[in-house]
Amino acid sequence: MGYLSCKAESSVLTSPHPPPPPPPIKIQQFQYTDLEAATDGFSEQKLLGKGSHRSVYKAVLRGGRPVAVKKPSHLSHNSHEFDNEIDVLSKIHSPRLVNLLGFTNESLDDQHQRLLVVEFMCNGTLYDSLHLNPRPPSWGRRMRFALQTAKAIDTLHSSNPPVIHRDIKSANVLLDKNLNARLGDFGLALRCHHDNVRLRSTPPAGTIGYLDPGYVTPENLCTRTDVFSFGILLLEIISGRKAIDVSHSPPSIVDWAIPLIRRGKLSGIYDPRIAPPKDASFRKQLAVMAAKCVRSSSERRPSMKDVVEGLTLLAKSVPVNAWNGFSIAMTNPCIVAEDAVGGRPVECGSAKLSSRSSRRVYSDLGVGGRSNLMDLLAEADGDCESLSIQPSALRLGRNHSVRGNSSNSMIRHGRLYSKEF
Ligand SMILES: Nc1ncnc2c1ncn2[C@@H]1O[C@H](COP(=O)(O)OP(=O)(O)OP(=O)(O)O)[C@@H](O)[C@H]1O
Repeated sequence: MGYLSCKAESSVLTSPHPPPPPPPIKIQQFQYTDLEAATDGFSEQKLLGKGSHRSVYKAVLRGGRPVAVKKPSHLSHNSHEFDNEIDVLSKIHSPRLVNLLGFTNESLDDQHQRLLVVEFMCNGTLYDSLHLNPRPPSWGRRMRFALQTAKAIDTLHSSNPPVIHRDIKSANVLLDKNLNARLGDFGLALRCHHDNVRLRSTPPAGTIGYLDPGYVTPENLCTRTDVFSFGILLLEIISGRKAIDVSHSPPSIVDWAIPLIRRGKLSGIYDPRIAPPKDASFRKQLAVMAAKCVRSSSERRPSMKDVVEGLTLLAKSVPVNAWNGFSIAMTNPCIVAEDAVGGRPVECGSAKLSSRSSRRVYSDLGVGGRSNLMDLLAEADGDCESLSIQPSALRLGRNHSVRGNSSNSMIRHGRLYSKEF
């Protein structure tokens, strides 16, 4: 299936009543010197992370909005990826993506200074969560990460023209302040005009371990190329194993997991660090979904829409409060505030949860009316209304009442206390 089939795959292109055009996306042109100042001259203290091509810094804009500023590691490098990211992201905006806010494009001292400004994601990457976090995420959380990432890819594939990301991997899935998974890094993404000359002349690219083995010439590229990479990501989420891990034999996650799934030895692929999902049919369906995504024939892989549908059904059977803790990305001083007493960092954001869900969290944690705030913040994501935890209370480390209908609750030293529990 070549890239030309992207046209047929998108019902948007053939619909007799195309949807109304979305409102124009506002992309700002920044001054290089403003961003230089906002990142303290691209200082190490503001560094959020480094990729193979660029460094990413935290900056706070004049209105107080935190953003991530992407700076190429070498001035001459990457201008193609820079233009490409602007080209793709200036036409798509979605709560499932790390959206583009603006860029710089000016010459200073005879050098072309290029920076990208994107939404700031304060909870690190899915890679960190799965492989570096000492408390790995629960099945409820993993299902949400998988489903949200699948929805992000489906958003790209359903846009007009379809966009193929080409670099789906856990390091490119970032977690926002509500611990929602957002897809980022569009340097390799391609917009799929069927007559696009660039598409036909762009050599295959991606990350080893995630790359579709059938994608060997530009003609092989199709939306199912991303589905393969998503299948690897799903195996990673299921097993907690990296896409390629040379300390294992075989090192490739596909070569290891697929024979086990074929032989029905499913318990062998579920992450040994946490108890496997209780429901055997759930375990099977999730593993089979991953196996379908990594089929060698791209035609036999499901579409991203099929994957979203399948995962949505499966996710309903795993309660999100099947939670076993979450404390990722807590080492970066750009991201956290200090808990005044224990010295333990807590997220510097706010969360809302209903008193019902708070009670549930508490009984799950079973810690006698007291819990770590981070667990509550993570648990609260998505299903909450009435109780608001004030981040200023955390920063100051003072006793603060929690507002809302849980008036008996309060935060002390970064911990939440409540008589209701
Ligand atoms: N929006 C963001 N908010 C917070 N941190 C970010 C953001 N974007 C990137 N980072 C951090 O910076 C790191 C490098 O970013 P990015 O993946 O964009 O660089 P890259 O050079 O394109 O990477 P690659 O090696 O995949 O080509 C990420 O792993 C992440 O830790």
